[in-house]
Amino acid sequence: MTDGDNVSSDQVIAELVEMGFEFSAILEAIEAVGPSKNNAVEYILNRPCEDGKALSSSPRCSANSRITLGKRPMHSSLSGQARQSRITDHLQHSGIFKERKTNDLSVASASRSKVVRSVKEEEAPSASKYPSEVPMFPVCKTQQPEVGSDWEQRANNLLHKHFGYSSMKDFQKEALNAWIANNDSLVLAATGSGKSLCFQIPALLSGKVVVVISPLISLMHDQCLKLARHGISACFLGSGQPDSTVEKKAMNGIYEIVYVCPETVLRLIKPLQTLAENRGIALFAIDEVHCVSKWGHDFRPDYRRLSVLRKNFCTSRLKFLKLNIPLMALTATATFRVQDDILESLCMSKETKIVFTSFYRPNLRFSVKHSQTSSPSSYEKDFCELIETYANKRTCGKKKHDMVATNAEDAYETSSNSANCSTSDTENRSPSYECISGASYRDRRNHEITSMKRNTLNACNGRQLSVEYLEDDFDSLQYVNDLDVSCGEFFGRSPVNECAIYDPSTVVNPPTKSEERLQLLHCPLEQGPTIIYVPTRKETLSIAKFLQGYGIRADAYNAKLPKSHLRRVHMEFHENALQVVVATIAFGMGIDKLNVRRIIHYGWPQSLEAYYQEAGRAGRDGKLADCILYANLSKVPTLLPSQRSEEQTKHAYQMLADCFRYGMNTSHCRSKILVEYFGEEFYHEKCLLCDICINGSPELQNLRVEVDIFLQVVAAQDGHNLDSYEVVNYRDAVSRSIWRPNIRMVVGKIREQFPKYATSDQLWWRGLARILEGKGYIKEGDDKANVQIKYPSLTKEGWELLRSGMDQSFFTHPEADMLLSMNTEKSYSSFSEWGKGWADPEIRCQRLERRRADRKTRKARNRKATKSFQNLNTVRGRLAAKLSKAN
Ligand SMILES: Nc1ncnc2c1ncn2[C@@H]1O[C@H](COP(=O)(O)OP(=O)(O)OP(=O)(O)O)[C@@H](O)[C@H]1O
Ligand SMILES: [Mg+2]
Repeated sequence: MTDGDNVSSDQVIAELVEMGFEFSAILEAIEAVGPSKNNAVEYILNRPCEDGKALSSSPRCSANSRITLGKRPMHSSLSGQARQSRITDHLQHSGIFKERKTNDLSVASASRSKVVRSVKEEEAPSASKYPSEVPMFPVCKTQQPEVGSDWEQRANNLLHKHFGYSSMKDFQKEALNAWIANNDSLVLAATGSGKSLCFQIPALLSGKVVVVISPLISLMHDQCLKLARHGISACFLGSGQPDSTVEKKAMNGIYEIVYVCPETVLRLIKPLQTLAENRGIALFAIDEVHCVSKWGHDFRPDYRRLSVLRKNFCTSRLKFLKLNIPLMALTATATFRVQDDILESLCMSKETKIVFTSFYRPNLRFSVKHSQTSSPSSYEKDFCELIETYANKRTCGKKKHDMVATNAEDAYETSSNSANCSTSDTENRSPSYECISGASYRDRRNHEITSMKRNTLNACNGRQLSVEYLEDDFDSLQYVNDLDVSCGEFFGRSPVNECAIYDPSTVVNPPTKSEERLQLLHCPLEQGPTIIYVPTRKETLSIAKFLQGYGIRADAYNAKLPKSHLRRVHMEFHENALQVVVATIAFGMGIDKLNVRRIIHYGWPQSLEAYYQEAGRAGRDGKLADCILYANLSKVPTLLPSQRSEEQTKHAYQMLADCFRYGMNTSHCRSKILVEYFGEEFYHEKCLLCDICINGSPELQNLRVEVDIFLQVVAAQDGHNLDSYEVVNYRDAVSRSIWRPNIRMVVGKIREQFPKYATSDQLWWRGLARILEGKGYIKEGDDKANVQIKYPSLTKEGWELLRSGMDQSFFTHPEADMLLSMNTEKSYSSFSEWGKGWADPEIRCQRLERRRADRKTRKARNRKATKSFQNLNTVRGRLAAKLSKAN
């Protein structure tokens, strides 16, 4: 760069920082001589320090000084206002930057602290590009700075100063201990437990840069914004069009924390090596590290390539390093298998410290409810309570707003238009973050609704839906760019005032003792936003629209909506302008909003990892929060389409099956199941809050007779002749090669052979089969993985049970589908009761008649309510609709 009048102060500052001068000295020089690099260099080199030496050779800058723990090198001690970027700033980064330059200089000057230079000039890198007459950027031997015994005290002081918290949590201390010992670490801790601090504090303590690999722009943005509020400078580099200014500054060590998406970090290996050589890299933190594993729920192939970090930042590759730069991997959802995969894939050291704290979230109230989850009529039933909560106790079920979707076609059209509408809406918005008042929000929303409606009418005139859109209705976390910015920088504001915003006293520590947990039982659910997770993009739109129809401030979030819309939803959610966000899995990972009161899953999640991760967005203030799963308990869930290898498919089925079992469970505390799923021992007897703990389990039933019949039939169908029951072995009648007795056939045979069970329900037997499989009496006879056992075959234990005779009882709690079949269809509560009266032809006749009539009415009702909806639920249906429209 040549000096010229049109050169901005910030450019000069950046260049001088790059050359290794201290911030304070640079700023002082620029104040004195103006934004001229040469003059500033001359000024710095010649002007004496307070102690009489030139700044360039002051003890602070001298070769002998070292970066020491606790010494903050950059913009940390900020007084007064600071230049804090927001997304909108970054969009117009250069313009604003220039505009503010002169005015903000003094602010910047006050807000930036010193660059610590720590190395002898003769130690400077020989291949340096910097001119020899200016001090070189310091070379930090990238080993951990000498650790004083008081590091913990200093860390606590920094914690208090920046975040307002009194002390670190135990697991945070452990993670820091591992870092200080230059060990790799794998931090496994519950959602919302404070994992971020484990990698943020090292930046403050060491004066080096912490590089954080994070999967989503929205997540990086949230964290940077928060850090800036706490007086810590940070930036994020996504994978979109890079902003060379921010990237260059990041690689020059301007920011204390640099968030990078995995794709970008692979591109930046060389500049990062230079950064390690100059300012130094304290640590590579890999957040949401479960994305590394194919056996996790959010596999991201680029995460897998992060092994380059170990290979390129170790002593054998970088001669100036004395020790490898440590890796810190963090997640809230990793099973043992995923943990092993992480350690191996990232080439983490054999001495990796596993920092482990409980996954248990004691203030989350888990429950499961049965719902069709597929039509507006189920929305009305299921969201009644939500509507009452948010819409000032309007009566649910009364005539709805004329806006409410009545059929899927409308929902589809509107969804597309909603996206369009949102685009224009957000494009017209002022580029700053304003907090939207209730009234203005309502006005805007009404406007949106009206224009959506208008667009819907217009759209009817020949607008066609693309097949690709129809088939591609599921979100995955394959892509990092979920917002319309690809990078951003955030300079820390003074944390003093911000402590009031993040008042730690409002953050209640999660109760662990049972008396404390019992108190939660009597707490009412406080006000706060809700996130509804749905499997498909289409449902985000239709449910959001449904809720808007009741005057609720709700909006949709899915990866296919315009990014400007997504950014607006993020912002409004954080500013409490939205009451409900209806989202696919694209929303939420790592979101740290304290007061989310409800997480509703509307439809089966694909795994318990995903479920727990998403549910973990609730109640981060430690107060009571609801996590409700609405699922169709009468249907076995299916895998959402995704490209998987055969092995991955098998594993995905296994994960879905675990999730299905969680939903079907009627006898075990839900928190216990979730926590134990991750391999942790649950030390409490129960959580006291979940639906099972509150409502209790259904009565134990002795199903010995039914079990025996079931096993007999399975055995007989499998080719074994047993004569204790009159089971016909009709395997002989069918060719052996194609014969596979499936559960339907088993039930069919039972109905045929045992009059007592002639009208028994598939659902009930399916439940029993699952229980038997869980206890190891039967196993899947098919090679393929299934969510629910399809082709039962007896195990050794099953044979033993069968031979043990009827003396042995078989007590069990009926599971959710069994209860459902008993409650909805018949008045009996167990088979023994149900059997009564069947011998009487009159009663039998009446019952069958009633059952037929019930079925007829139900079918007719369902057909009417969901005719077009169902059509549009299948690709074939949607294509048919499209064709009929075209004709
Ligand atoms: N030592 C502490 N004392 C009190 N509060 C803390 C402490 N450490 C962190 N917190 C607070 O805990 C909250 C959650 O932190 P953070 O976002 O780091 O959670 P997380 O473990 O990363 O969760 P997730 O798995 O969802 O990403 C934040 O609001 C944070 O300020
Ligand atoms: Mg986190």
